[in-house]
Amino acid sequence: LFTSEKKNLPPGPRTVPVISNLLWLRKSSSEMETVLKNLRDKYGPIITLRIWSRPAIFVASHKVAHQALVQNGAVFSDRPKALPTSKIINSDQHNINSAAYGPTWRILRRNLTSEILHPSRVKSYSGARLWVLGILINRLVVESTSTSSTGVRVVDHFQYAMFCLLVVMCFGDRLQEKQIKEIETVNRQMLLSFSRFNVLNFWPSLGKIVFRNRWKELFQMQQNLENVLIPLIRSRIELVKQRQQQLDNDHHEQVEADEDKDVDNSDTVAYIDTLVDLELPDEKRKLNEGEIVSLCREFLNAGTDTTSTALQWIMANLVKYPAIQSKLYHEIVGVVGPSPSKQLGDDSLGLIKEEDLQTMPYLKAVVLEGLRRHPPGHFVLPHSVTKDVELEGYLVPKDATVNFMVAEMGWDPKVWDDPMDFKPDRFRGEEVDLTGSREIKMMPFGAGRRICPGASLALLHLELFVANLIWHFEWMPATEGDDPIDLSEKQEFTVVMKNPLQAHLIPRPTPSIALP
Ligand code: HEM
Repeated sequence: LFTSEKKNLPPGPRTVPVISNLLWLRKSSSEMETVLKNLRDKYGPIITLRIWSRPAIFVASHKVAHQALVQNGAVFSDRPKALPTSKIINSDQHNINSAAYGPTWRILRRNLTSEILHPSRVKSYSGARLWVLGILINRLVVESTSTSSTGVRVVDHFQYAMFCLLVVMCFGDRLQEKQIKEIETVNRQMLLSFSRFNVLNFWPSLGKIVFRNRWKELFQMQQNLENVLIPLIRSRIELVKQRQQQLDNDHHEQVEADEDKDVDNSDTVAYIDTLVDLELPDEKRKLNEGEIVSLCREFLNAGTDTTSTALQWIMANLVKYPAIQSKLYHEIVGVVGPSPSKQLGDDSLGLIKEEDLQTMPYLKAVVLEGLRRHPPGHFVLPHSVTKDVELEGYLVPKDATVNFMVAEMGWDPKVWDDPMDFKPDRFRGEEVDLTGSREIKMMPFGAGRRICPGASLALLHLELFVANLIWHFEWMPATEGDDPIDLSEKQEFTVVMKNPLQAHLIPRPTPSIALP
């Protein structure tokens, strides 16, 4: 069986099971990527590696990705069986990204897309977006004056802003900064140390003894997260219950009057509200608290680091290429006029609104180019197939993981001219189908049935933030020299800037800018 299976699998290097596992374990993701690039040059666009006991298939070709994910989507949309550590943090595959392709996944995903990410619901969070943007711009104004010699390290501000936004959508109320920081800390702790727990998947039974301290650490982190999130979940459920009771008691007028006063917009639906009554079709039961925690954690993680990483890469390129920044600024000013002069801590600073973004095609091109050149995830999450299937004449067995090389596709010189250059103009006048349903040219959000359900929200956040950041400040490098912006990469939860962007922010309008 082994030889016939091996014959039919996509090609790859010969490996000795235990030793190769140990070798892979020592490799960082970026080293893995370099290995894969070399293997692709040697073996072609579909490669098999043996990692753990499963074959890991890697697809580097747009055409083959389209065949698998779109044309054969019903077969290629499954997820691999969870490894022991992910079983713990994903509540045994009870969240969207880890659930097997089936009724549980369908109901969880449909709940997110129709209850939270539907355009009309997304619109209901527009007040929260402006609130967060206002905080961000004010902080940058303050920091740009206090750090005038070193420049502002912006990534932490971006991360915090995105996190606040997702927290509001998840928990409803605008929590105190202290609470938000607390959630962020326990969550980030887990995100950043997760790769350390990989070793626990290696020898699940023996490892329980050998690595007992690390297992303890994993359980402790999960416990810390639950300790912070469960009280928030319970108090939100209680609040919604009380509101419902108020309505049932026929106090409509009073409630409406209260809502008018409610500057927090706390009547908007939160992600938690939609999870409480959701029924799992297979198990015929509601979600338990652990599963709700896992879904909230997924929501916060999926939307925070991905978007703030992309934002940082885009801003870094706008600092690196002042001509592109200036062109974008002129487009923005052409639509909304110059930004008002600011005072420190000014509460009434103007902000570009979502409606204004519709007439900014260059802004959209800048964001797309950012996602093509610097996709936050260089691979989509691992897929698997629902049954043994053939792809390009090779066998893809049910126990294999199937991985798609997102970054490689966006950098393919056969599809993109000068792929490593940052040239937003390549998107002018060209309709790019980010869903990949017709053809795949780039797939920063994946493609097919498992495509990122948050793609439209992410694009909205990126456009809104980039437009406001460029409208309010002129962005300059913090250090001098021929090439002051270093675009080296580092793998964290996403692929981030190895040397985070440090920039001088000069509040606009600057008298030197000539408007068109
Ligand atoms: C720039 C920002 C973002 C990028 C680049 C991104 C990218 C991705 C990618 C590559 C996948 C995996 C697709 C696959 O496995 O085939 C994914 C899945 C997912 N994303 Fe995003 N994402 C972003 C923002 C968001 C946001 C804002 C949300 C929600 C609020 C979100 C929620 C999810 C979820 C729930 C999944 C799992 C989907 C499934 O397995 O069915 N993402 N995303």
